[in-house]
Amino acid sequence: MKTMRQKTPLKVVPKSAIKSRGNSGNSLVKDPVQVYCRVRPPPCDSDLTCLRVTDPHTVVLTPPQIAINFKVANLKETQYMFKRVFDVSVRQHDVYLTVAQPLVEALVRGRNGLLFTYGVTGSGKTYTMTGDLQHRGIMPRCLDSLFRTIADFQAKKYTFKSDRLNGFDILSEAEILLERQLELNGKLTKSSRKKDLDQEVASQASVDPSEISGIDEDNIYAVFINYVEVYNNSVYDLLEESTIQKTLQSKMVREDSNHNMFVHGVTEVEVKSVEEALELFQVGQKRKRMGHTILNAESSRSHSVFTIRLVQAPVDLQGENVVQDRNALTISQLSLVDLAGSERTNRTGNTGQRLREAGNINNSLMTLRTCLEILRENQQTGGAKKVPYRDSKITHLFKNYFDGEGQVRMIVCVNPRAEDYDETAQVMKFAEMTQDVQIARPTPMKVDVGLTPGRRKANQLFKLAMNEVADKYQLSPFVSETNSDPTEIDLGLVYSLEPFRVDMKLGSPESDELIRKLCEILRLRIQKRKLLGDDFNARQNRFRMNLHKLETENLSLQTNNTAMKGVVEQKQQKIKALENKVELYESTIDDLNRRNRQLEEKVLTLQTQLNQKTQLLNQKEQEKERQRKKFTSKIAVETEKKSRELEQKLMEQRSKHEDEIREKDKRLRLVSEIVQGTPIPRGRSSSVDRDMPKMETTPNVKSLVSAYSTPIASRPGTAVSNARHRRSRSAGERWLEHRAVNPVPLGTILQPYYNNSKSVTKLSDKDVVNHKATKYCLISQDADTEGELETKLFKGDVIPTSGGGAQVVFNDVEFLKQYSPTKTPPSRKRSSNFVTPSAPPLAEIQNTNSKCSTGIEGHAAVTQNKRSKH
Ligand SMILES: Nc1ncnc2c1ncn2[C@@H]1O[C@H](COP(=O)(O)OP(=O)(O)OP(=O)(O)O)[C@@H](O)[C@H]1O
Repeated sequence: MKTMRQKTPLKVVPKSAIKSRGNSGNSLVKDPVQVYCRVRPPPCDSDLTCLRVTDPHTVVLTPPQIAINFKVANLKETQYMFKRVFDVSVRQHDVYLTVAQPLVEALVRGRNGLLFTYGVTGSGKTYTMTGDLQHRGIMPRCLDSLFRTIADFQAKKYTFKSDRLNGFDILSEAEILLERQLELNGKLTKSSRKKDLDQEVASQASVDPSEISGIDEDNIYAVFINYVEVYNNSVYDLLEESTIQKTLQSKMVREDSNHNMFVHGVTEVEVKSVEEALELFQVGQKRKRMGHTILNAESSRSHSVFTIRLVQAPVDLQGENVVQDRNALTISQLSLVDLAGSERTNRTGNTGQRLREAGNINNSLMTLRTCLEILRENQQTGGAKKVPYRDSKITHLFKNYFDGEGQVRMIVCVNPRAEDYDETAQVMKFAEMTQDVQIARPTPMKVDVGLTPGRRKANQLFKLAMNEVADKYQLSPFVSETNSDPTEIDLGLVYSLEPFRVDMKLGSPESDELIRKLCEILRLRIQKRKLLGDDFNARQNRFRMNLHKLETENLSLQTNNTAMKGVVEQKQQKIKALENKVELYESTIDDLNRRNRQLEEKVLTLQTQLNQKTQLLNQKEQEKERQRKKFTSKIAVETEKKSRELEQKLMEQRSKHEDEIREKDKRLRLVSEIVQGTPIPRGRSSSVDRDMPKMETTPNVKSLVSAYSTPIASRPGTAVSNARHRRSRSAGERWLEHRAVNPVPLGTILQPYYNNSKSVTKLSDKDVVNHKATKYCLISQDADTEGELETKLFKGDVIPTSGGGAQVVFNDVEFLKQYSPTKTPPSRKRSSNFVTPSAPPLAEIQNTNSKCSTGIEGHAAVTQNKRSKH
């Protein structure tokens, strides 16, 4: 008789009670981000360096002379402290042991981890993370340690399957078979590429042995990997089969129900060994290069994210099969990120596509920096500033590490050569700041299924013992007759009618006694048989009742199940609809972000253009103004020159004309004397004579010149002796002052003074005649050639004419001028703010004479007005 296999009394603790991920992390204990610094050897021995390691926690950065701000900013030596500094002598294995092994241990214990390398281009990030054939990096070592540790507890068959929503399904045997068939039908063609990679992977796989502690032996483990790259702010799946032929398809970053970020629809491949994992990594690497060729960029200028996901499921009571419950799974992940190198674009001399790429890389690194700065600020000040994770895909992917729970570690890679100083200083500042960011300490994620710990080991021991027993007792009465398998032992309650041991020999003297004993035994047997029959019937009845109960329960469960299935289906449809919506919104957000970026760039370009145009316009305006001034002054000078020339010509013609008239008059007089015998007296009223007195009384140019030149030429500097400078105070003088409407106030100490005067701005004949003025003074104000104010006083005598009018005969000009003492006076020896005018040049005297020698007679209003403007 074979006993029924006991079902495990599954007791799954609700997930929400066990997993306190997501934003609940705020109240938990927090640890700072651990930052390590690795210094690579200088590329050439002759390279100047700017960095030295002073102890295992400190580096000192010394500004070299080639630093950008070396001279201006007075740069000083700076010391940076980190959790640990690895100098050039530290081996890859030691870096792995210190930084990454604790993360693998945490992974096995169900905790998430993130490790990223950060630094300037060529500082050794890829070397540290991946390494080369001789010096394996962190990633192959993590895989190696993990597989060494879980080797004995790995799922031997496909039991888990990624559900593409950041979770896993546990597949039944039938489903596994179906999967296998699909695989055989050629849906998965891994083997075709295997040969090419075998050699490469074989060498990658052999690393220093290193096992980790913390394994739970009551679990079955499965390892999945996914590998993506973030390039131009888009996420590309490097393990997707279709990637080979098609152009790369960008993937969405989404958040699952536990607030973990994941790449939606990413290919997750279950790997059974380090070799398999590395093979896939190499495939990804090749696709990455291919992708870049498609996008016309050869260098690996992207962020690589290699994620190891570990799924753990508890074993059942027998220690062999997985507990078939999704909620009993523990899923943890370790992301190994090789960030693209930060660089100063003007140093690399990149242009076009490369420059844009560098811009993108720097943008995403800048976003990472901004996120960490705001996070730190929020933590230190208790603020709630929005952390812009969504601004870049790489920070969006890291969101749940910084916001939720998980260990975050960073390795800052540094190239010590002097040329990198400026970028290295930036990297160091960022790294130092990152150490202040606190991350919630992950709580253990162990799922309690209510089973006794150590059952797997106990089961193995039990089996071993049974095998030994089976070997020893080949024909053991304990071995079931119906079962050929010696290990299948009936451990149930044995009801037996004891062995019939009586030795019966009839006809002997003890026969009676024997028969009596036999009767007794038979009676007991009958009794026992009855007892067993009753017991059997009772058990049968109990069993029947139980069966009936079970069937009833089963029926109600089936009904419930059908109802639940309907509900689940509805919910799944709802979820699907919501997911579609989310996808739509996310693509819209991405679109809007892209458009926003484009518009911002356009605005910037337009702004620059506008500024340039405004500058050009201003320059043109200034040039125009300069030209205008230049031409105005030129015109003024030219006009002045021309008018003087014209007046000069007029004067010459007039004097010529007068000479001719005088000659004619002389001849006429001679002719008349000859004809009449009497001389014609001078001053007769002929048209010629009428003009003559005016001409004769007006001092001609020569007399004026002699009046000016004689005293100055003979006795320079003795102008006081000149009769013209004697100001007559005789009572009979009446002055008529003729000045502009709004004269510029004279700042001179010496002011024109008239004893008995009348001031007019517009001269009329009445002013001259009725006022009985004897003296006339015309005040003219003008700018001299150096821009100084020059006041000229043209003075003359008012002489009544025979026609009843009056004429002004100009006979004196006074100048009033001021000069700045700091300015060299123009060819004057006397330095004073009062300059005595010397004799004006001949041209000016003639000019003035021509202006002034016109008498005020005949009441020519136009002439008077013109004169008043002088
Ligand atoms: N610690 C080290 N010891 C010896 N060689 C190193 C070390 N670090 C880096 N190198 C060498 O320096 C070169 C550049 O390193 P690597 O490619 O890792 O730089 P990177 O920071 O990843 O650059 P990028 O940002 O451009 O990808 C490689 O040839 C690598 O072998």
